[in-house]
Amino acid sequence: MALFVAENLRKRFGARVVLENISLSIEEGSVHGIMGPNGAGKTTCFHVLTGHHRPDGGRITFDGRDITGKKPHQIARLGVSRSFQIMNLFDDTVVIENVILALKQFRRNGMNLLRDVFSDTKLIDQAIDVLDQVGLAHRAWEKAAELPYGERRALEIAVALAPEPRIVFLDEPTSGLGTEATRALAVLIRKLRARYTIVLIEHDMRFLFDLADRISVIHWGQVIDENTPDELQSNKWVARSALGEVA
Ligand SMILES: Nc1ncnc2c1ncn2[C@@H]1O[C@H](COP(=O)(O)OP(=O)(O)OP(=O)(O)O)[C@@H](O)[C@H]1O
Repeated sequence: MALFVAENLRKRFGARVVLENISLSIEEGSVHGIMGPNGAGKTTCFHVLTGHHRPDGGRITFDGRDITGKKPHQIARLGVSRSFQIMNLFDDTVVIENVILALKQFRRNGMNLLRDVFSDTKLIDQAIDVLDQVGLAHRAWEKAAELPYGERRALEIAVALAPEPRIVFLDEPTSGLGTEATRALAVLIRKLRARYTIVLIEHDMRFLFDLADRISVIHWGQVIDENTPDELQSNKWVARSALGEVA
């Protein structure tokens, strides 16, 4: 069953039409990839789907509920989480504090940032559990700034998982990662797919084609193809856009 559906989304900035007509249907429990050349509108699409930009037209439903035009925090509260292309971590704090601040229970308690974040052992246990999901429990008490880059990416995913979402949008998670860290991230996403629905924007074709159940190809603000990785291999636009020839 489709958990998250976008129908005929449109978004323009002034005279510039960035999303011309985007429709997506994301099945519960799947890994859904979004690919396309630079400037195709992928990140704008994520911004619209998660409430950071209001669409000029179209409709978005999550679990059968219309969320079009809702604010990011309202959408997040329903169980939609996301990471950003530029990492959004609190570097001055320890790893676990980044996760505690994003926990559903911590936020429900009123988000008083002056309150001692570490006063509730239940929250600490919950945060350790989330860190364990991404293989970072052993780093819990280290400074976030001191983690190697690949583990910072994993921490960012932990922050996205902390609010107990049903669906997680990840914007270019392999960005800046070397071969080893990319491989580790693929292992992590394979593990997480048992528990979450995952939507990925990716430029790394091998990574995306290995992980995704289905992929939507965005170009000129439209979905020009949507299929399984195997079927997509034969699409000449996909091959050319992967090479950046139609950017
Ligand atoms: N707030 C904005 N105001 C004006 N133009 C914008 C805004 N946000 C994005 N754009 C433009 O929309 C187009 C699509 O940008 P977007 O970041 O969505 O592409 P993308 O497919 O994610 O690209 P990349 O792969 O390089 O990250 C670009 O031309 C960009 O300059």
